[in-house]
Order: sequence, then structure tokens, then C-alpha cells
Amino acid sequence: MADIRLEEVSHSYDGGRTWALKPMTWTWRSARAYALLGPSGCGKSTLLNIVSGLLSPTTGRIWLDDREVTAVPTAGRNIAQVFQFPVLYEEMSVYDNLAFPLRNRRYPRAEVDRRVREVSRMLGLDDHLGRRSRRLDPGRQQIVSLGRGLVRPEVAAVLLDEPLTVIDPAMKWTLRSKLKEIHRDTGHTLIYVTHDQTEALTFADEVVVLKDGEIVQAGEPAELFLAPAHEFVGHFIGSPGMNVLPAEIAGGVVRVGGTAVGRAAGDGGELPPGPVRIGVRPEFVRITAGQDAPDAGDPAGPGLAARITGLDRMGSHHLVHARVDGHALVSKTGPGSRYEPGTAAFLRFDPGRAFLFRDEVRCGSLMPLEGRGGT
Ligand SMILES: Nc1ncnc2c1ncn2[C@@H]1O[C@H](COP(=O)(O)OP(=O)(O)OP(=O)(O)O)[C@@H](O)[C@H]1O
Repeated sequence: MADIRLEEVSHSYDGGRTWALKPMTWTWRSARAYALLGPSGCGKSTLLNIVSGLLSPTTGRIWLDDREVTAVPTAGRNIAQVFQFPVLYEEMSVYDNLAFPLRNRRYPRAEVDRRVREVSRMLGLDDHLGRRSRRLDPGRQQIVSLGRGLVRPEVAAVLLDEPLTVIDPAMKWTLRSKLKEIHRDTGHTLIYVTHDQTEALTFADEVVVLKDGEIVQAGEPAELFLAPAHEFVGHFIGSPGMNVLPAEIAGGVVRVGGTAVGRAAGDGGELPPGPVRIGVRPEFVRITAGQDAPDAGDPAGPGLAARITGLDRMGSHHLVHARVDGHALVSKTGPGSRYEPGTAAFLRFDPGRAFLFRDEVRCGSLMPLEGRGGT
């Protein structure tokens, strides 16, 4: 196994008019499980095909540890790839399909048998080993494809391009946890492409978020949720996504309308005055109204004046919709909360959970005003 390092790798399909991948320097570390997450057309498959060697990058170099493989074709890279739809020899048995990548590389017969049976057991294929692949339903065929990707013990990485698309939803959960188990057992480097945040967050040690051919953030699932580095990550991950509220910095204080909501703490030093956007997830917006409303003497201040505009009862929680200074905001509250549309309310943000963005990129955090507990 090896680290896979991309150095200034980019790709254009139209001679440089548009870029499916913008110059990217990034290392996939050995033995980690990655999810490559992003919307349709953001460049996920392009990136994967460059790693596997199916596609030659327009610029840049690719390394497996200290061996450069930019010009090495797929077969010489020792990387397995599983696609969205089954890729099998339909006339071969399931056993022979699983054995194929090993026999092709001249593994000893006993080793072939041992690995095939191991993978078959892990993926629940034991009862189907003798059947012809074309006789299986498409879901089971895809599981065999997955097995073919996982059967070789020494691959540098297994690349999975939306591999569970044809699998029915109930089976998806089982297979995803199976993949995690297999990852724990084999220590393969896995790169799993998906546009589904749940799939990415539940599967990966590290999630790499791609937008318009660029990595906008990479980190552990909790990091992406708790501290989005880009507004896109705030919107794309989370349900519903992060709220964004236009504000202004003056004298180090952040104001929404006329109300001071906190101090600006820059990620890389003091933030210059001017417009900024506050990003805060619905989970971290506290809403108070009616009898719960803070009185004027509350040392934390009353919070941001808002008006409740709607309530969605979601079963496990409520989504309270409000308007603040002409902007819509959502708060996630407990299932028993009673907020009446049309009533006045106050909003506060959990300290350390509201961030400041300029040009969509995080530039700082919203800190409590001196001597106050929060917004
Ligand atoms: N063979 C090709 N020829 C020309 N343009 C292409 C080709 N393949 C992809 N593209 C373009 O490159 C961009 C990135 O596509 P890519 O398939 O890598 O994205 P993706 O994130 O994998 O999308 P999806 O989730 O829909 O598969 C898109 O604008 C797409 O239209």
C-alpha cells in the first residue's frame, strides 16, 4: 500500500476552455477510508479516473509514494476500481469472477481459493458461488463487482465510484457497514465517490468535498459539520443546511441590522471592517419566544429580534422558521416546542458554533460580546 500524491493535477476535456478539475495538490494517505463528496458534475469521476490511470491529467504529476506513475497505465498502478454498474464476465460463475483478478496476476491456486472464499463470506455470496453471473439480479451482480475490487490483498487503493447506486436502500445500509468492516480487516485505502452526504459521513474516516473541480474542505465528518470552512460545505452537509445571515463588521463588532451580535475573531488575525456573512447551523440557533423570552435585564442581552414564520413538525424534532432583518433562518428544536407563527421571538447562537464568511470562504468566528454568554 502507498500514499497517492497528486501534484498540481488538473483536467480539461476541451483543450483548456473549461476545467473539470482545477490544479490540485492532495495526498490520499495509505489505509484510510475516504469519501469524495460533491454534486453532479463537480469532477468526482474525473478525479477518480485520473488516480486509476483511465484518464491522463492535462497538467500535473501523480505519485505512489516516491514512484511517479503519471504516464503508467491502469494495469501498472495496482489500483482496483468498482463502477456504478456491474462489470462482470456474465458467462462465468461468481467464483470465477471473483478469482479472475487473482488468477490474472498468477496467484497460487490455494491463495486464490482462500481469498475468494474470504471475500464471498464477507459479502454474503457463499450460496451463489457456483451460479452464472448473468443469472443474478443486478444488485447481487454489483456485490460481485465489489468483491472483485476487494479480492486482491496488495492493491494500492480501491476506488469505488457510487458503487451502491443499483442496490436497494435496505441492502445499502448493510453493504456500507460491511465495507467499513472490510476496511478495518484489510486496511485497504478506499476512495468512495458519492453525492450523498449520509453515505459519505457514515462511511469515511475523512470526507473530501469537491465543488466545481476544487477541494473546498477535507476533514473528519464531525469537523465538516461543526466547523465548515466554506459556505458550500455548510449547505451541502446537514439537513437542513447552514443558515447564512448578512452582517457588518465595524470596530471588531458584528452587527445584524442595528443589533450587535458578537465580536469578530479572524482565523488569521484581525478582520477588516465591512460586510460579512454569519453562518450558523439550525442545530445551534436557540430560539426563545412568549414565556421563554429573556427579560430586558438578562445579562446576555435579549438576542436578535425575529418573527416566527412557520413550524415543521418532523417527529424527532421541530424546524422553526423565522425572519431576522428581512432574512430567513431555521432553528432545530425539541419535538415538544410550541412556537406560534406570527409571534415575536429572540435568537441566540451557541458560542463557538457561528462562523464568519467572506467570498464564501470562512474567515473567522463569531465570539460572545465581552461579559456576555452568547449572542
Ligand atoms: N468525457 C467527457 N467529455 C467532456 N466533458 C466531460 C467528460 N466527462 C465529464 N465531463 C465534464 O466534466 C465535468 C466533471 O464531470 P465528472 O463526471 O467528473 O463529475 P462528477 O462529479 O463525477 O459527476 P456525476 O456525479 O454526475 O458523475 C462535468 O462538467 C462534465 O460534463
